[in-house]
Amino acid sequence: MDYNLPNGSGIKKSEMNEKDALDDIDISLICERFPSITLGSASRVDLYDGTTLYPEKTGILVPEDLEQYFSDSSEGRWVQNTLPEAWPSLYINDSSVTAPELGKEDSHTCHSMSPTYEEKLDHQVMEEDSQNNVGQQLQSDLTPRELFLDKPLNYLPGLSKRHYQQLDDCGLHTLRKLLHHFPRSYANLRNAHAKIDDGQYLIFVGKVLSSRGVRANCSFSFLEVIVGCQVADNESVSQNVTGNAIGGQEKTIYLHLKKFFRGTRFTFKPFLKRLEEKYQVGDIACVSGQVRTMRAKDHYEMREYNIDVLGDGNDFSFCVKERPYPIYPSKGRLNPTLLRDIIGRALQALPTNIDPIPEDITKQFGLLSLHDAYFAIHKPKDINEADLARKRLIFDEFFYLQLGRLFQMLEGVGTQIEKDGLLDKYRRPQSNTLCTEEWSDLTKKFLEALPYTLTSSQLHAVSEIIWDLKRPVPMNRLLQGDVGCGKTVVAFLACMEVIGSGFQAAFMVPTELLAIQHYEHMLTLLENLHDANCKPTVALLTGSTPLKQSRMVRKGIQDGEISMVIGTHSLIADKVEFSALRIAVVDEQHRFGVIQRGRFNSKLYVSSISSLEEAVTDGSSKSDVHMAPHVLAMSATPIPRTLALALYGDMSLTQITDLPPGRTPVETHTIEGNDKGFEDVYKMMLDELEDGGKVYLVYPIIELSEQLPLLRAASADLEVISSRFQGYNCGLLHGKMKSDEKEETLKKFRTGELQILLATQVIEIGVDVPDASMMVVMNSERFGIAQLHQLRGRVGRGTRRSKCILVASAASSLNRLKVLEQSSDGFYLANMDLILRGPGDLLGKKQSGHLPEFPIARLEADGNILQDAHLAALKILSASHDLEQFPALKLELSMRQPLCLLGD
Ligand SMILES: Nc1ncnc2c1ncn2[C@@H]1O[C@H](COP(=O)(O)OP(=O)(O)OP(=O)(O)O)[C@@H](O)[C@H]1O
Repeated sequence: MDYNLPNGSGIKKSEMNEKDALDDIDISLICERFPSITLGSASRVDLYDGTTLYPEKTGILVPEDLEQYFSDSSEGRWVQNTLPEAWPSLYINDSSVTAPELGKEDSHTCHSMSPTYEEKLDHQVMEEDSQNNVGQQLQSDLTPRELFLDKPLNYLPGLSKRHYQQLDDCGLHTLRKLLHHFPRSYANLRNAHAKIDDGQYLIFVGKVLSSRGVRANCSFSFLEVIVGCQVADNESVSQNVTGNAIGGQEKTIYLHLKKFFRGTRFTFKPFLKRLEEKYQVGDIACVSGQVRTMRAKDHYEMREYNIDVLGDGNDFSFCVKERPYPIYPSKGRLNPTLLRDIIGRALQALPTNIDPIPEDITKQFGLLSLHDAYFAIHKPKDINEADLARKRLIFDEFFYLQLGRLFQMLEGVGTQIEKDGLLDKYRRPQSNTLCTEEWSDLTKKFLEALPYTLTSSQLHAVSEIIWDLKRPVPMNRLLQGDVGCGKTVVAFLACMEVIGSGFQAAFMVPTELLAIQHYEHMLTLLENLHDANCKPTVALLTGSTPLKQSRMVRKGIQDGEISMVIGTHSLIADKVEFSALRIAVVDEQHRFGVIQRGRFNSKLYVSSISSLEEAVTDGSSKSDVHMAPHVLAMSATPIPRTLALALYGDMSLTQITDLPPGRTPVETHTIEGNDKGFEDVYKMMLDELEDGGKVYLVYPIIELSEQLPLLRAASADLEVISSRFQGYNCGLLHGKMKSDEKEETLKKFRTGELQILLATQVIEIGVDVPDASMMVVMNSERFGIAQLHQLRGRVGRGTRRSKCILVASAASSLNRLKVLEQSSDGFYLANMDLILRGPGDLLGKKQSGHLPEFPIARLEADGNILQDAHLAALKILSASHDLEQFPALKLELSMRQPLCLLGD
């Protein structure tokens, strides 16, 4: 195969990596201050209601097929797989795999682990042994099914001592551990037609053409690996729709995988040499990541990627025709081929009757048997089978968690009737509210003084929260609602309720800009309060509060003169002591995550049920002054109620499901950013400004970057826009500005002194200028769908009709953005975001801090499986409270990890 080696472009130090850094958050301080919650700087994950992505299919694998598969190999082919389109569900199964990391030896490649002679010899012996012995051994040594998975690996025939040791060193002690080493992805020969759109996450298999570690200057270096891939030529595909890439015309595309290092120590030659030697010219590699088009035709850049070296150029055995090829996360220094072989061996030894879950349950929920699921996850015939296997294995993760928790709770309850009652409560979770008459006087007065009436959903939310505040146990509640639905005022009312009962409230937000905005908003609302005597004292405390003033605020908080403090993470500094903090509102806005307080256990749960009733009947809300503060987290992240309820026993969820009256959906258009496109945008802007509107222009970067010449930059555009829109005032807002400058600019925009605000995504979080009526997002393909939805939420917050124009750098990106034209539903868009982002973003990233980590389940996507698992666990326990009727399940439960996934 003939490849032209493209010239790698030199990279200069630039501002390309500049981000609008939010205020740094010291998580440990947060944890100390609010012991009942743990906050984590979880990467942004958008949750959505899991739609049924799984085909209702229960295809069982035929052993002969598998045998054929083990021995099957075909001539090599370059493949390209468009995951979101080709695969019906999520297929990335290991969340522990991270993008290549500096300094971690061979964290993701097997290149330097090519088998030694000794290893090859061992391998060969093993293979012979296996052919001769597996069948015999299985017949003569049948293991009780319950114990099979927990057998040590030396149970497998033909495993050399050295291999056994290697596997053991990598934590693969038992067959269960080995079989649970799931592929994190599959490369697929089929579906190689998709066009490559900018911003898509794709998987390619190709050949390494070059690997260079380059020192750009004394403190900056980079690694560039170029991988050439054969893909179907789009034009030929369009004429030959039914054919496949293998049959049609092909072309070569070039993937430039780039990784940058800043710091002198990364510029040393030996380091760079070691880096580049990880990939040898000719290696066959599977690459996954987000592609960006480069200027040169058929050249694409990937900056966040995963690369697996599958073999050298002469070894095409990895390409099993028409079969998804499993890509495993690396495990220490284990040779992936060896690992694959041993897994195959374990599968062959797997008895068919290992499933502890009764068949009626697996049938009811359309699940593969455990035996078939292990086969299908490791050796799928097609991607649907892998997906079904994944469904079953995820089901198990949720099921045993649910089963264990409910089982423990039932053990803590005495009588049969109580046990049934508890299960019933779980079947039909209820929400309680406290009607307005029972609110504190202050809350009622505050409500009356609001310049608008609460929507019914807001009112319900406040009633729900206040009901919880009256309980003698600390509340841990999530207030969730789409952008602009009015969460802030609901949280303010909750604060008023505790202040009205003589306690204090803290309101913590992720940025200073937002703290000031909320503080001013609160002061404005309090101004309308007629009874001056009951006006609470509210203070602002951020990192920029002058020393003298912050000392005074701290003193006021300590001696109780200040009832409410709004601020950033400065609120949880050691020095800040409250006299009677009763509620902590945490506006998490994707940046904080809230995880459960402590571990669930039956006692806590049972006691909260009984005390709940006491609290409601005798109103004993004041007897618990020494408890941890109530926590109310706010989030615009869509999380399905059923999911939260199924997952957490003592976490409450309040949702705002409607928008304030008079809102109209933001009219959204996608436009290609060529000359004509910009002319149209400017014309629309002018119309809007002449009509008295205010316009946000959002940019992906602050300064122009030589490296990213296609990107428009906020500060560089200031002049262009100012001269284009003479007579209108333009301002600039980005994360690198000082806090008071930012606030000053935003104030001017709010008051109308500025009509155009050029900003970066710093405005994404919570900025509220109700009469801003138009937003233009430059290079909008650089943003995720959910992020664009958040950004767009900055307009249309008042009654004025608003527009959002998404300008894309290239026509190829328009498709992805069109989904925003069609929907303004946060749930739907978060769902689409996940699908469109594909697996790349899911690789190795942590879940949102709301949620526990599961080995393969993705709560964003698997909510429906969680619900099934919840129902199945209830069904089992209803039939047998103590699991005596299901000894295999009971044993399996005890073999599984202790139930410490949640909290702690
Ligand atoms: N019931 C209501 N009627 C009219 N306007 C309202 C109502 N509730 C809130 N608002 C206004 O709606 C705007 C958005 O409210 P708020 O900032 O609380 O939204 P949010 O849910 O926090 O949104 P985001 O997630 O974007 O921060 C504010 O200007 C607020 O004053």
